[in-house]
Amino acid sequence: MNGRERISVAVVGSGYVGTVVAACFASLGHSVVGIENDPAKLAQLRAGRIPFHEPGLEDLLNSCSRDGRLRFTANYDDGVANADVVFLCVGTPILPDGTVDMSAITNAARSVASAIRRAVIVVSKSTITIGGARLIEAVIRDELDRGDGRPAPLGSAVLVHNPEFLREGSAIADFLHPDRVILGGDDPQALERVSELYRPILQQCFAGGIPARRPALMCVDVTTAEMMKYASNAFLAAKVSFINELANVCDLVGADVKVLATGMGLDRRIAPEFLSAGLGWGGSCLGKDLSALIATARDGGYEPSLLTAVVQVNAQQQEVVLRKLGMHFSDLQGRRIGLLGLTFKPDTDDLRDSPAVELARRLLALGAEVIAYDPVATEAPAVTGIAIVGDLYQVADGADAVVLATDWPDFLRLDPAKLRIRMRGNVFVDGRNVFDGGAIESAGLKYVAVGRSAGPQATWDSDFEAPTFDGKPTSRH
Ligand SMILES: NC(=O)C1=CN([C@@H]2O[C@H](COP(=O)(O)OP(=O)(O)OC[C@H]3O[C@@H](n4cnc5c(N)ncnc54)[C@H](O)[C@@H]3O)[C@@H](O)[C@H]2O)C=CC1
Ligand SMILES: O=C(O)[C@H]1O[C@H](OP(=O)(O)OP(=O)(O)OC[C@H]2O[C@@H](n3ccc(=O)[nH]c3=O)[C@H](O)[C@@H]2O)[C@H](O)[C@@H](O)[C@@H]1O
Repeated sequence: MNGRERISVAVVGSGYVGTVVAACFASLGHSVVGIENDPAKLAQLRAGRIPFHEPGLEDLLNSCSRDGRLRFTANYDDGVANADVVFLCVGTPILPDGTVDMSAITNAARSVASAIRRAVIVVSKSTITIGGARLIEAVIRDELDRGDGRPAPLGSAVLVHNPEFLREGSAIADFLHPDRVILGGDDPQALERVSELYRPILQQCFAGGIPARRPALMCVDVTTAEMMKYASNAFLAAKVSFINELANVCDLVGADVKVLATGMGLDRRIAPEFLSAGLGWGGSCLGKDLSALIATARDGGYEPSLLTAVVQVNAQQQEVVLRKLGMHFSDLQGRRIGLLGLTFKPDTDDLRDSPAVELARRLLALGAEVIAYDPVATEAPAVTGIAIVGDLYQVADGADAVVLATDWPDFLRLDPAKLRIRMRGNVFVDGRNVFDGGAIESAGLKYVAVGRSAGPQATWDSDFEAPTFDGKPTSRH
């Protein structure tokens, strides 16, 4: 590791984040133990297999394991005994009231504390509620103070909050080449020690960005670090909701939102990323983190109207595809709809809060038959009634319409003529605006995109009734 110090790291939780954190720190030369309490996941990791889909991660894990820098255990005493730094990477889902369920992370913190025998830095990497770091710190302190039956001297722990900004599908590159590393805490030595772990990352000059620049390191107070994560995800969601709202206006006036976004993105103050209109944002975090931020604001008596609008616009966006299908079919009862993609975005198997799955739910609630293909998610999600097929073109068999719901690169290579020949109808809805409409239409299909109508469309029908999650119609009048 180029003369740098090898630091002993434990990573609690081997999911989408924890496994990446563990493998990436090991790849930087640190000595890493992953602690995972799900026996099935643990067995897979020990056998060198990743229990989910993340490009490049299995190879990285296996090369680090072969070099003796990475191993996995379920045993906290084994994992924490020699660790200098322990990362908490367990889930922090949302409770029915919109607040954050901190039980998994406080349980994990308690287990870590019970195994501490030396001076350790505990780093919360999970996304936590505002005030969560102080809560975790208190749990650890309580457990260390109890000390029941453990041999003296007991260890000590300092807490640092280090929010993670990686995306699924590009997690390794995002972790190793971040724009910034945020450390929250008030112990300068602990902050310095954790930044030492990141040293190889912070010292590189990533040429992928123009101009090439080093990742920034910001050491801030713990509450600002917690807010940094929520604010970033809320802003990304807002950017997508903003372009989706404009897409709907583009449809009304006959403008092309893709061209619009390109032009807007050329302004460096706006930037081109997260301006792709379509079915809307999903995934395990944007919605959950917005919900937590909204709950936090309301808890203090502030009504965050912009944040709630971001959520509302997104919820409405799945209706847009239903509205577009409604222009071609008087109703969807008995219609056969082929769905391309189920995951919330490409290069992941994650179906959590997937707009594609939500669209399928709504189609089923309207009486349509849904036949879906996804390159990675090959098992039916928790939605009864979706038929999953193993070949892309099979979704077209007898279909009245085909809808692209996830922008997997594989779909860009599809031959529209092969779809058309197998279909009963001829409607192709590009729910992610990835195709050149001309190529689709030349195969005899009717190309329908989001915010790219060639000419003004009918006005927005505010009486449109779309089914909700449970299939009951919602009316917004
Ligand atoms: N998924 C993502 O792309 C990102 C997620 N985050 C945040 O990171 C955190 C983790 O998210 P994911 O990795 O997606 O969750 P996940 O559900 O994929 O992984 C969590 C893992 O922790 C394990 N676990 C739970 N309690 C445990 C315990 N006491 N001891 C040992 N293992 C335990 C679970 O079995 C599971 O394997 C969340 O707070 C999330 O908001 C942050 C940035 C990106
Ligand atoms: O906290 C998290 O979990 C992570 O959440 C997002 O990452 P991720 O959920 O993996 O996916 P994104 O690439 O952000 O996409 C989110 C959703 O927005 C949609 N999207 C994205 C960009 C866009 O222009 N248009 C659009 O509809 C995607 O299809 C997807 O459904 C953030 O980008 C990460 O920085 C953050 O760490």
